[in-house]
Amino acid sequence: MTDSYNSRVGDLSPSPNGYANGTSPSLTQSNNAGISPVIRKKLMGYVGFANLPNQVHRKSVRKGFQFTTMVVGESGLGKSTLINTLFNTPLYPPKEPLPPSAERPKTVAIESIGADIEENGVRLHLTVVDTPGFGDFVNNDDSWRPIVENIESRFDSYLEQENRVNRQKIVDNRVHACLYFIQPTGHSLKQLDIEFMRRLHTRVNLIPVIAKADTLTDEEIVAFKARILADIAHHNIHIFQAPSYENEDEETLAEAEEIASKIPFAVVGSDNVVDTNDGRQVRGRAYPWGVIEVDNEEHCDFVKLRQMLVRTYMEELREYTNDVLYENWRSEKLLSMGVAQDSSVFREINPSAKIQEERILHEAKLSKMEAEMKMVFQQKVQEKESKLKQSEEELYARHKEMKDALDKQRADLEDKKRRIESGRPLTPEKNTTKNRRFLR
Ligand SMILES: Nc1nc2c(ncn2[C@@H]2O[C@H](COP(=O)(O)OP(=O)(O)OP(=O)(O)O)[C@@H](O)[C@H]2O)c(=O)[nH]1
Repeated sequence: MTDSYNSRVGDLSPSPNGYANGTSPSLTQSNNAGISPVIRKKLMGYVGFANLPNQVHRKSVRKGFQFTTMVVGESGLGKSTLINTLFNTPLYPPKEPLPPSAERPKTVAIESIGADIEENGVRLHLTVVDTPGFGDFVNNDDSWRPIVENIESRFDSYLEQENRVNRQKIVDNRVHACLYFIQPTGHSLKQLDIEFMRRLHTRVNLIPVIAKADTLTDEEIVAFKARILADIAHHNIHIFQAPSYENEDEETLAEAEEIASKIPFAVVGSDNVVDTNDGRQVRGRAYPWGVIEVDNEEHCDFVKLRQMLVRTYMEELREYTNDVLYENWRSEKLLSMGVAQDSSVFREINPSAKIQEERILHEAKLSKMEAEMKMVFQQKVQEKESKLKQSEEELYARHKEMKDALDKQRADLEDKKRRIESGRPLTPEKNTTKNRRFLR
């Protein structure tokens, strides 16, 4: 596909003098068998479509972006603090401690907070979906269920908007990423973590994070990460991976590898600014023995997490949600409703094979018609033959009947003749006037 596309379009990138790949304009023809020749042209001057990426950029900036992230994890793992730290804005107001008498909810709730944030003129409508209550009950078996239902209802709402007559203003409320907070136990994943990820990985981009990583030593973090990754692999859980493309420059590839090597991200969150021993002011957590800096890559993986979620792969997260997760859910839903996809509609068609296929079908149709006509003809002939045979038999029977009658008549006459010749009188009753006249 790429080869034929390239051979048809040619290299149209403008050279510094304005011409594409050369100094003079010329026409060449590609002559691929089966494909009509396409004229390859070299530009005679600057046309301007090299500016297309800038047009897209301007349009996107004007429209702004929508991004929805979900945070899931047991209570007190630092979810709100991390979101505030990630987007550098107090999205979550400071929490009031619950009075001891207050009744705690008995199910997982779903709450969302929306905010419009702007950076260098780019507007982002950010929605954070929180799941208070997750993992906080004595029995957490079904903690994942309301979360899956919420994610699917967002897919439903998107599908409903896509099916509207007017699709000008589609609001994308789908969850583009889910930060799953793992308790910093240092052991391995808990059953609750595995169950949640197993249920959710086909519906949302999972990004596992080790919460409050400052409570573990560097060695503990390395060992804990290895055990988490082993568990994830063992249960065939798909977590979001930074994609890498062909022909990508070394720097981008190295960045993707670096990010991938940090998963699950061991993070520390803080929206407080603290003073370091060397007199700097940083976002971090101050301890008697020193300061943990949130934005220092030597202290935690917060920077790499932000790179994956916001700086480098936000668009990839949105794209994967739309092209893979939503698309799979949509097909499953339509199939369950009995709507089947006719795959032949999308089959690539070779015109000569198509003509050949049609000719074979046409010939088969013709020979079928011929056979049918033959059959009808034979049937008619048979009917005619049996009719003829029947009338022949009837004629024969009538002929026989008449012949018998004539024979009988002749025998009678001969008998009478003999009687007359022998002088024997005819029987009295037969000696009628008629007979007498006959004898005279
Ligand atoms: N040591 C440590 N404490 C943290 C960290 N992040 C947050 N905290 C503290 O943990 C406590 C709970 O943080 P929250 O951000 O409210 O946690 P949450 O998960 O949103 O809690 P819920 O709203 O109850 O689900 C607060 O006292 C935070 O200051 C961290 O990275 N390390």
